Amino acid sequence: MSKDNHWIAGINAVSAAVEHDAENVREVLLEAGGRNPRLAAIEVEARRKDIDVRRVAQQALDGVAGGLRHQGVAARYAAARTWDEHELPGLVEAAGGRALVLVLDGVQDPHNLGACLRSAAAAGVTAVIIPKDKSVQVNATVRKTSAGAADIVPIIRASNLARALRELQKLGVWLYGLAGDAGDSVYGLDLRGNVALVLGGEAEGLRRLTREHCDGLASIPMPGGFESLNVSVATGVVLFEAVRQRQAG
Ligand SMILES: C[S@@+](CC[C@H](N)C(=O)[O-])C[C@H]1O[C@@H](n2cnc3c(N)ncnc32)[C@H](O)[C@@H]1O
Repeated sequence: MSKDNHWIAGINAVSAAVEHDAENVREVLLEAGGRNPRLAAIEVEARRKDIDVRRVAQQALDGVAGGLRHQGVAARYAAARTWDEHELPGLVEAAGGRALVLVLDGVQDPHNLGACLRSAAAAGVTAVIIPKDKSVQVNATVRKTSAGAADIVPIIRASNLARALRELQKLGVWLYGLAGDAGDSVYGLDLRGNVALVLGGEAEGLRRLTREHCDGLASIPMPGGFESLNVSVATGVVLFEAVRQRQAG
């Protein structure tokens, strides 16, 4: 487990951190003279939780935000805990037979990874697994796009994705790969038990070895006949199909 201080910026990212993880927010910087009511709400909530709040000039925010659109607010944040591969069994076991794991095999675009993490948090996933290489990592843009989810969802960076998939199988997790060319539809899958949903990157899709490790492959039907969905859209569709099934019993 490790923690490191970094700056997060933007209304969604800062308000999610202040709301859900206040103990890791070291200070909040607000643009002097800003009149946005959402900034005022962040200030009220931060002060209520005894977080230091400072009014600063726009240039100071530009400096800490490092190129991100900060919308008049940034926070110094001790990142939520990071997770090691060896913690995967504990996370799966704690889910009591209803683990829902998202595996992203080589997503390159930080906005896509951020959007996937946001959906993953909203769906209440057990963990997200990304490869340590051949994938964008959880950088400031990912954090911002995820609207705070990157600091809430357990994200495991696997040094060897195939090994992590075998580990999941040993733990009794069923692996479904999402591929547009698969014959079976996701709407025919039983997604109620221990399940990992495995999606590929923007250009390459699921890599051959990843595909071979899956217990089954399924597609999201696209009656319009388009080539594929954006990976974050496909992630949202399949995660919330799992949520629907789990809520139905
Ligand atoms: C943009 S797509 C990748 C397209 C890539 N050219 C390919 O050949 O797979 C990114 C990922 O989203 C998922 N995806 C996109 N559309 C899908 C669909 N209709 N059914 C199932 N998965 C889909 C797959 O996991 C895919 O690897």
